[in-house]
Amino acid sequence: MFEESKRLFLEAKKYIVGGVNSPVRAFKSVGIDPIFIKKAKGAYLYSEDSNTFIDYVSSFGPNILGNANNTIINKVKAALENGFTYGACTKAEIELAKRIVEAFDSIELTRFVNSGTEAVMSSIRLARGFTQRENCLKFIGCYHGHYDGMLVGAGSGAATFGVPTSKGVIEDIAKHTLLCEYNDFDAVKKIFQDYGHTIACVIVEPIAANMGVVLPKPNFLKFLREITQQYESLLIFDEVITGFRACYGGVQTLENIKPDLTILGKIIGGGFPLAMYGGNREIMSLISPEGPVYQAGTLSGNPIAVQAGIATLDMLKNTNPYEQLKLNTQILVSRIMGLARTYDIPMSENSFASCFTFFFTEEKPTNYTEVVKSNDRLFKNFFLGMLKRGIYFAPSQFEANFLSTAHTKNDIEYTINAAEEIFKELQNAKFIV
Ligand SMILES: Cc1ncc(COP(=O)(O)O)c(C=O)c1O
Ligand SMILES: N[C@H](C=O)CCC(=O)O
Repeated sequence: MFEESKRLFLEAKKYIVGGVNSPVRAFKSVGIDPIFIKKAKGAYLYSEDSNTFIDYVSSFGPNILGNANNTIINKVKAALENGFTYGACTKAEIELAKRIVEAFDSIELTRFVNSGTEAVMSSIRLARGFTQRENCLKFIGCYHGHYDGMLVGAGSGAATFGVPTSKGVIEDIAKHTLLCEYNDFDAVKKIFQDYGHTIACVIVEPIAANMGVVLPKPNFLKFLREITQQYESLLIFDEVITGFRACYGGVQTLENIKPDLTILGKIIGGGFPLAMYGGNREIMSLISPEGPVYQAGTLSGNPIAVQAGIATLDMLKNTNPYEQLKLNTQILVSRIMGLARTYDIPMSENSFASCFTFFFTEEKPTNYTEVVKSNDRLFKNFFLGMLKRGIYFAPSQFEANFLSTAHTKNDIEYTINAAEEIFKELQNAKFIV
């Protein structure tokens, strides 16, 4: 079924380290070679082996409108005719920035960069410049890209491959990242009591989605807002995954919390490399050329990515697909959970808007320590069973899956039926892998 992908992987490994350009793609934690994709449209991926998959990875989040959305294609095609990059200002950058400022109460000024990693790195530098403090508090299992200081206790691929704290991050940097378990009010209080006057910022995924989806406990985000204000530290919401995911805004919009800085990525680039950090005028004005905190980028605000972003945000605003996406996700998740109970599979789930993760634990995980209790043999069986049936879920327990507006009732029904077949197999054979 995957012969051509296997061949391509061998070829790729000759020229690209590990055969991949981002580690999770290697499928290592599910014990098979990766699938090579040649084309994507709507809810589907088409592989080099001529297999079709229902796509629940969604490029790890950007494709909320499905793959290769026609409106985005047309906007991008038109933009291409005018040149790809100028290293100069464009009218379209203003249009995208305006849309973001209008959607987020906490953002008065924006700065566009190319990736979430860059946006995180720059916003932490900004927080340090603003507060004149050195330490940053992050949560174990949250992932904020591969900036050195954030590869400490990191989720996503770093957790998948068992290196939550990366080699090569020197102690002098790692020591400025303070760690707490997600949802642990007491640990955060204690760290602020001990180090509060040194903490430049707290960075958090307001819905964690890089240890699989993990939801904040009631009032956890509000508590972070209050304690950071009390100690005059900045609060950074990393909404790279959650931005424009559940509403035309972020988790901060739903929870009515104003972080000091916000990071957006994925959806705002419509599938092209674009991310942003933003906040109020006082803090953002410290960025060069207004202020002394430096940050720059050859391709920042790239005109093609900006057009894709504008097209995506306009479609989200005009069609308001959020209720339907949430409903579809609830149908998918709750029916699969019902079947898991019927077939006695120890399983739980966490979901938020259109993203979800199944865990192979009886209890819903609320932090990283609980996530790692998920049974990886069951995860692997579930993943491989789905893949065999033409369903492409995230190839790691530490990732979220995503529904898009392109997924149909039939896709969802097909996925539910596939889950039932897998559960039957698991019940009869117990563990296959
Ligand atoms: C919450 C979060 N922050 C930051 C990043 C880093 O973004 P990028 O991969 O664009 O560098 C990611 C994803 O990779 C993410 O999920
Ligand atoms: N979980 C990561 C971002 O959200 C996945 C992207 C990657 O590592 O390839």
